[in-house]
Amino acid sequence: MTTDTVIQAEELRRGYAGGFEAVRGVTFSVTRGEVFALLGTNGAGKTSTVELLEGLAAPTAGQVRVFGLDPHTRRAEVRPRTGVMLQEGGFPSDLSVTETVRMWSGVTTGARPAAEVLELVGLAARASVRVKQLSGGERRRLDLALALLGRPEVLFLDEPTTGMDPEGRRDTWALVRELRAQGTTVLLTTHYLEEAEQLADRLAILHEGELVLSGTPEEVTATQPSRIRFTLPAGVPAARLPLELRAAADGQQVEIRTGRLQHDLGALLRWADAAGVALAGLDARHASLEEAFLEIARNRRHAGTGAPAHDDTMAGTR
Ligand SMILES: Nc1ncnc2c1ncn2[C@@H]1O[C@H](COP(=O)(O)OP(=O)(O)OP(=O)(O)O)[C@@H](O)[C@H]1O
Repeated sequence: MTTDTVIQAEELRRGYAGGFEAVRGVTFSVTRGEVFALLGTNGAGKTSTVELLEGLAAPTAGQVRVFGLDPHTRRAEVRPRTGVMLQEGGFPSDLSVTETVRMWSGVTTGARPAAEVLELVGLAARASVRVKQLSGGERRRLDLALALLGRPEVLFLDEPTTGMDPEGRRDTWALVRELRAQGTTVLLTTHYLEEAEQLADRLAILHEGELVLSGTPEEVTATQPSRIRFTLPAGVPAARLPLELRAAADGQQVEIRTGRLQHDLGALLRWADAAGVALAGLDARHASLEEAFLEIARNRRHAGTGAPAHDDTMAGTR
C-alpha cells in the first residue's frame, strides 16, 4: 500500500445469512485522484463490495482500508471524509429540494451552501420543487448533491446516472471529471460501459463475486481481439487473400479477428494494393469495452464454475 493509496481491498469476502457468499476474495486498490469503476452483471457483487468499502458492513474475511483506516470500526473518522451516493436515496419526498439539502447539511460537517451544491449538479432551477415531483434523473442529481455536500475526499457512486437522460449523464460525467481534477477519488459502479470508458482511469470486472479482470480500459479491451471487416469485389474469391487471412472469409464478406491489428491490416493493405483490389466498407477497430465485457461474461457462463483464470488479471492490477 503506497501513501497515495486511498482505498485498499484485500481478499475481501462477504457472506449473507443463509450462507450465500456474494464477494469471494476480491483485491484491488484505488489511488488518490483516480476514478475506479466496478463493473459486472446483475448480482455480480458490486453493491456488496461497495458497502464494505463504505463501512456499512464488515467483511466476513479479508480487509478493507480507506485512508489507511478500517471504515467499519473507525466509521466516525472515515465517514466525514467520504461522500456516498446510494442506489436509492430514500429521503422524505414531501420536502422541497432545498429543504432536503438543508436537512442533510445539519448532519454534515463543513457542508457546502445548498445553492452551491444544487448549482453543481444542475438542480438550481428545481430548488423549490418537492422531491416527489422530481423525475427519476433529477432524483439521481439530488442524490449526487447530497453525496457532494461535505466536499468529500472519496466519493462512492453506485450507478450514478441510472435514469438520467443523455444530457444529465454528460453533465454528471463532466462533474466527475472536474472533481477528479480537484483531487477527489471516485469509486463508481455502473452498467453503462460507455460511462466506464469515458470516466475510469482503471476498472475491474466482477463476476459471481470474483474479480476476473482489472486494468485501464485500454488494458481490458486489449485482452480481446480487434476486428477488420470488408467486402471483396465480385470476381475476387477469398482464396486470393493472403494465406493467414483466408479463414475469415464468408463468401465475399470478410471479418478478421486478430490480436495483431497493425500487422494483419498492413498485410491486407499491401496485398490489396499489389493486386489492385478495392476493399469495400473497410473497417478496422479495437474491441470496445462493451465487447470485452460481453465476451468475458459469456466465457464465464460457459465455463460454469466461476473460477478465476489466473492469467486474466492484468499487470495493471494493484
Ligand atoms: N441482504 C442480502 N441477503 C442475501 N443475499 C443478498 C443480500 N444482498 C445481496 N444479496 C445477493 O448477493 C449477490 C450480489 O448482490 P449485489 O447487490 O452486490 O450485486 P450487484 O453486482 O450490485 O448487482 P446489480 O447490478 O443488480 O445492482 C446477489 O446474488 C444478491 O442476490
